[in-house]
Amino acid sequence: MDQLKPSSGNSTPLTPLDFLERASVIYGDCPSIIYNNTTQTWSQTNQRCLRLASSIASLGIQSGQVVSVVAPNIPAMYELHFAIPMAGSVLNTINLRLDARTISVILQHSESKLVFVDDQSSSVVLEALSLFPGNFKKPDLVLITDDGKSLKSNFLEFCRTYEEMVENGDQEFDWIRPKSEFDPFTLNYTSGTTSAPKGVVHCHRSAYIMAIDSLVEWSVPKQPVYLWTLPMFHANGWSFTWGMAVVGGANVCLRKFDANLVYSLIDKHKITHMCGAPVVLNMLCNSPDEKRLSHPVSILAAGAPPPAAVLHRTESLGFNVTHGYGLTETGGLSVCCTWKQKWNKFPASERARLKARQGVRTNTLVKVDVLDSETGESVKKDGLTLGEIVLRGGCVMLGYLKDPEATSKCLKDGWFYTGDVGVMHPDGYVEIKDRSKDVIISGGENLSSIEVESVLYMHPGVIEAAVVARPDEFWGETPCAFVSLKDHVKGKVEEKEIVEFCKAKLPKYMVPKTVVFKEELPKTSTGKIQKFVLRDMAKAMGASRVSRL
Ligand SMILES: Nc1ncnc2c1ncn2[C@@H]1O[C@H](COP(=O)(O)OP(=O)(O)OP(=O)(O)O)[C@@H](O)[C@H]1O
Repeated sequence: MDQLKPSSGNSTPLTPLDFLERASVIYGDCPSIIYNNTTQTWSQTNQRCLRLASSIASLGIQSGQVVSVVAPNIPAMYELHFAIPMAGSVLNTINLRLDARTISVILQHSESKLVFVDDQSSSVVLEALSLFPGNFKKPDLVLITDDGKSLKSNFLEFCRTYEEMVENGDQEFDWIRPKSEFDPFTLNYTSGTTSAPKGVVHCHRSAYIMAIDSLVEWSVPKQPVYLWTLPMFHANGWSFTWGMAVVGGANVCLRKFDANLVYSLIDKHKITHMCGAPVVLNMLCNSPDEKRLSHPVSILAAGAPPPAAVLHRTESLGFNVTHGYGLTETGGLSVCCTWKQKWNKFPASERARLKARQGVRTNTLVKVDVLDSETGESVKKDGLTLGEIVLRGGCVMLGYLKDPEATSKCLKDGWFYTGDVGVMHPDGYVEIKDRSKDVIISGGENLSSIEVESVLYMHPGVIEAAVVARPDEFWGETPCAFVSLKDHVKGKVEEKEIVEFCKAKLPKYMVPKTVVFKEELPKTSTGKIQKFVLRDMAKAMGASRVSRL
């Protein structure tokens, strides 16, 4: 046995880039990308990616250097998920809704050498470059346009167009394989929901594991029709960018989420699968075009806690919801509320309550646990005792770029510390109760803002709700609810009604003591409610004086 060692025949580094050529063999004449009135096949996508990769490599960018993309979910964004790493570069997709200052910080921090820019983002990127210090070398720019036309005089800062790079490239290009499967593959900056964005680096191996694992967990069959409602810049579309090549799916691209458009694309292309943060589910449920689907659509919801009431409403429209949990640091879905057949016989509200739990580890995650913050021991499996959720497995990032301190803070003792506070249920399913920064401490009692929100979402007039701490002279903090209402009840539902509604469903100390109505709640570009903004608003109201709960 001891003589049997890895050899070149059995130890090629794992990389998701190998999925593409295989897809072109099996699904060569099947649709790979559908956008407006154009359709590409897997054979064309493979050729275009090879050409692009050869053009990128010919620019003299060294292996391991960063190449960025600022683009929505258009075909170029999809192709660059393969082409950039095939040229040996590290793929950095940038959230296109960021402001010029943040984009500038990201481009400088990553020392990006080349940026592919959608023409609708050209002014923000040019402004970002204008903020570079004089001595800092700026990256070259490539312009992406929907019509593939050549540069006009107002795009002088761009060295070439995307389509020129495809046309001038070599489709026989021998793409650059990683030397090790641990070589850096992607760089994604976190959403910045709780702090300044951090540069998460994943290797080829973790992206490979994540792509395959997510398909298995979500039971994605061969040749699905996948609608890109989840931004590809958000953790590389939770790795379904590469995953769709594994199963030869048709990637239906769209520039911007719009509920009406989504409903019409579902009908037109017979969409089978889509992903989104709970805000997407909420928009589908509150759209004027909301209707029962003519065929079932599987939707994977993750990124923020989906209130049970929203899950229930979405399923009643004919969507089949799977609930998963993950972080940019795990490249996508790492824990999933894996459904059991026996739960199907429960009433809908009970099914939604079970589904709102984050769940169990996916197959390639080695372990998930909830640890007591003081002792570091596993908490009781009672669904009540709070602790920090920790993960271990091959999908966990290599670390944060140029930030050893933040890396060692969350990667230690054989765990990745998520910063999420949760409980372990007796059946081994994990449930998030809050992000550690969002926990409200009222009279020394830890209070889960998510639990209060889930009750607010049950109110028939509520579209969105978020609960944060408001300082209180007596209790330290009390829950303060920010709520947006459906049009037909605006001005009719008052604070008292919301408070009474919560009183009937929550222990007294959890009932919001303040309710603020807002037209819309502030969100990050990935659709998460910005609780730090609401917390600042609650603080600015001054301390409440609730003497008795
Ligand atoms: N299913 C889910 N239920 C509850 N929360 C979730 C779920 N999925 C993801 N999250 C939340 O999203 C977080 C991961 O989000 P992401 O990596 O996009 O960046 P961010 O954490 O929002 O940004 P930042 O780290 O800068 O604050 C998790 O830590 C968790 O708090």
